[in-house]
Order: sequence, then structure tokens, then C-alpha cells
Amino acid sequence: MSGKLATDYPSWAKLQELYDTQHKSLVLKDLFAADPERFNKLSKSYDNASKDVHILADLSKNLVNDEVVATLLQLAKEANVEKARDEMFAGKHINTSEDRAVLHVALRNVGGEFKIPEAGADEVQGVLDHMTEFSNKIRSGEWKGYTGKRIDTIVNIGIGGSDLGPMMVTEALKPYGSKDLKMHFVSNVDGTHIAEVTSECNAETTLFIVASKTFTTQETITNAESAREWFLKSAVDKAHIAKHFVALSTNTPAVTSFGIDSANMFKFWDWVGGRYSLWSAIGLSIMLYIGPENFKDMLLGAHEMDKHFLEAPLEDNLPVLLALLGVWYNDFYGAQTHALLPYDQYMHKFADYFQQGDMESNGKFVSKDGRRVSYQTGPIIWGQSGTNGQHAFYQLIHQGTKLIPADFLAPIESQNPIRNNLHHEILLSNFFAQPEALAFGKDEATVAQELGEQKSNEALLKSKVFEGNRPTNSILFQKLTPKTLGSLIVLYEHKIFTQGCIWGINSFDQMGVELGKVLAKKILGQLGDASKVTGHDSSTTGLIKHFQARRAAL
Ligand SMILES: O=P(O)(O)OC[C@H]1O[C@H](O)[C@@H](O)[C@@H](O)[C@@H]1O
Repeated sequence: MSGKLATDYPSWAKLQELYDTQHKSLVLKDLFAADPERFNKLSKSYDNASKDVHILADLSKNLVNDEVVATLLQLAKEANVEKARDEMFAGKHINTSEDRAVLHVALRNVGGEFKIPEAGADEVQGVLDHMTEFSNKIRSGEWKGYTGKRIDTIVNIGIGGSDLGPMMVTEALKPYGSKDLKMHFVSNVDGTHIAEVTSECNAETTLFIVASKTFTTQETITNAESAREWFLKSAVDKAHIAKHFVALSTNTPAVTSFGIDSANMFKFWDWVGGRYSLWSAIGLSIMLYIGPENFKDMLLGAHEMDKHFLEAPLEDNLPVLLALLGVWYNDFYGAQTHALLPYDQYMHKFADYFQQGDMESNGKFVSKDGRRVSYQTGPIIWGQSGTNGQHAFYQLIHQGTKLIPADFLAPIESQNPIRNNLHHEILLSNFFAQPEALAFGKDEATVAQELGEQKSNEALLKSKVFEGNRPTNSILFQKLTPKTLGSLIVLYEHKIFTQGCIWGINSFDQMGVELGKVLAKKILGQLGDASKVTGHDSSTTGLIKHFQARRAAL
């Protein structure tokens, strides 16, 4: 890593100059009118070698011209994105604050194609084999619960990266999921979460997966203890825990001291970041649900996108292009957020997943070498599946005062082509219409014509105008298969990597989650006794004491 700030690159100043002098003329309507080839020039297709993953990314509805695109690409070169990328794949300790390699790419290194010298990289296949053997036993019914019945319910207990990935993927790949397994995900320390889930479970047929990289996360350990207590109410004998609890972790001593047999522990390594861990043992719930073959396909789709990121020239490199366009809006247009809008109901957790993926990676104000940056870093990621969002927040995207760049994603083939694809055609009509409306809007003259007599009502006239020129990416993929999903996730992972590299920040630590945890621990020790409440500001003290007084009065 260069140890540089984004503002150190000559192209950064050039981009500012381009924004200042040209942004008023970067009008989509005019840009399209001036160049009939714009779609062909600015849409990129990706096909894997076996031709069973196809993605078309249409980037033409962005507020860019040739000069802006060339300067953005120059920025990627000056920021040494390619060198940084190669260092990540080679296992260099690019997570500098924690002195760790960043090797989620090693988890999907299908066929051992990349040679990675990091400790543990040679153990990946062994853990995958362990997961496969276990999944096959559960799925076939060979693995029995303590009364001899087969497992029919899986409860994954984890939070953050140990929850969001497995939950998002099991939702996304439901058509490939086992009909014999009911999946639950418990994350929140709010007792309601575990209580509601266990109320739907039978101890004889439930498997709890305790997923925690560190195995010290308060929420997960508390929920796991409560699950164990709930389980033992029925099973009584602690020896039965071995049949109903497994752990996914890097921390063997903590797993065994919890009472889980080390044979039932699926390990991973400190070079797997939590928000990049669904490819590791953390994906056990995914493998149980979709089966080892589909899991392998997902890894393969991921690996193929890794190769694209490694090999495609910058100007055709999808993660790099998405990253650069994001930088353009985030740093020069002042956009604060970025919306992810999948037109596929199965992807309804996609934006939630990348909230952690992106915001925990790039929500940093300090550069890798400890300097306060003077520019915006990670955007706020949000969104939900179309068409629901259209009836909730699209009003603001179309006519609000904020610029909200958005990615629209949709499958060409539906998994549920009911009524002769009627639903899918309606869905896709919306997928095509929204970016069109956002880009080209509706001008006052058109509104006036439509209004007829009523056009003299100035307020009504103005309220119906769509200014347009709102940028979007449209990403069409063939079908949401395990391979395609693997590729799409990696597309965004490497987008995040590229942006972090340009901003000069460490995308792979998460120091910002620590302070709240420490304070909560301190407060937990004071909650039971009003006289112990010290060391806080008057607001926090007042809130705690108010809670204590109201609780004491119960
Ligand atoms: O898997 P663990 O160790 O329980 O961590 C769960 C989560 O904890 C914190 O919020 C962060 O460190 C996240 O990155 C992590 O995903």
C-alpha cells in the first residue's frame, strides 16, 4: 500500500476540476442524444468460462463523459489499485492495524489455482471436507438427535458477519434449499429473538450452530448459553450437547470451554474478516441448506469473479468500474448514500448484507498511516427489493433534494415463472422503467401539455416535474443460481476493496465497533445498583437512574 491519501493523486485534482467545469453539462439526456453508441460503449458484459454465469452491467446512465471515465481510470492507476490487489491475493498483511493478511479469496481458491503462503491456507480444503461430511450426515438423516430422530431444524446463532452472510445467502438460494430443513437465524441479544425462535423448535430435532469468529461476542455467547439452557430442559444430560451444538470459530479453547466437542468445531483463520466470512466455516448453515455441491458452485462463481478482478484490464474490470463511479458521486457530487435495489425477491437481504460489508469496511476517517482524511470515505448503503421500494422511498430518489446513486439488479430468468412469466414481465418492466425515469425525467412543457386546463395551477405543475439526471447502474444477470450469487457478492466485495484503496484507508479492521462494547460492559456492572452508577455524563447517568427507579417500582 502506498500510504497515500486520495488527495495526493494528480487525477484527484483533475476530477475536481472536471466536476467544477463540466458537471452542469453532464446531462444524461444530452449525453445520450449526442452519442447513439453510448449504451454499447458503457455497458460491459461478463461471462464465465463455462458460460453459465452471465452479467451485463449497463453503466451508461452515469453522469460521466469520456474524459471523466479516463480520469477515474487514471486515479485507479495512480492509487496502485492493481498492486494492492495483487498484494491481497499474495497474502501480504494489508490489514496493517491488526497485522493480518486478508485472504477470503483463499477460501474460494477452487483447484488451488492461487499459491498463497499464509499459515492455514493449506487447511481450507480440510475444513471444507469436514463441513461436507457433516452436511451430508445431517441432510441424509444419518446424524441423529439425542432421542434417535433426524435433525429437521437449524438455528444459526451469530451476529454481524457471523449472521448476515448466511442469512442473506440462504434467503437468496431458497430454490436450492432443502425442503426437510427449517432455517432460523438468531442474532440480537434481545431475549425476544432466541425465545421466539426456540418456541418454534423441538429440542430432539434441532441443531444449534454457534457462529463466532472470536467466540467472545457478548450477544452470541449469551444467546448460545440460553439455547443450551433451553435444550437441557428437555435433554437433561449434558452428554447430549454433542449431538445438538456445533461451533464455527477461530478460537478452539473458548469453544471447548463452552462445552462443544472440538470434533464438532469447524475452524477458520484470523485472515478471514467477519464480513467476508460466508465462504468459510461460517457458511456451514448455507451448506447444510443448499448442499455441498451448490455450496461448491457458489465458491466457484466467487473464484471466477476473483479471476476477473485479477485479470481484466481496468477499463473492463467490473468491480473497479463500480468503485470509480461510486468515488465520483461520493467525493465530487457530494452524494452521501448509495442504494442497492435488487429486483429479485430472493435478494431481499442483499442491501442489509452489504451495509456491513461496505460500511464496516470503509466507514473510516483515518488513513492507513493515521492521518485524518479531508474527503468523504464510505457511503451509507441502503435499499430493499423492488418493487417494494418504489412504494416506499423512491419518491425521494426521483424528486428529493439529494442525489442518490443506485444500482438496479435483476435476473433475466425468474425462479418462479408463474402465469407464463406474467409477474416477471411486470417486475422487469419496472426494473427498466425506474432507471429510465430517473435519468430522463419529465420536463415542465410535457407536464403542462398533460395537464391541459389545469396547467395554470403553478404548484401542481411544478410538483409533477421530474428533473431527471439521477444516475444508476443496471445490472442484469441470467438467473440467481449459486454460481451467479457467488459472482455478484464478489463483484461488490472487490468494489469495496478498490474504493478503500483509493481512499487510503484500511478496509479490513473495525475499530469503530469497540467503544460501545466497552461502555456497555461497564454499564452492565452498574445496572443492578443505583449507588454504583458513576463515571458518566449527566445524560447517561440520568437515563440509567430513570430506568433503575422505574424498574424498582415494578
Ligand atoms: O464472529 P464474531 O467474532 O462473533 O464477531 C461478530 C461481529 O462482531 C463485531 O461487530 C465486528 O467485529 C464484526 O465484524 C463481526 O462480524
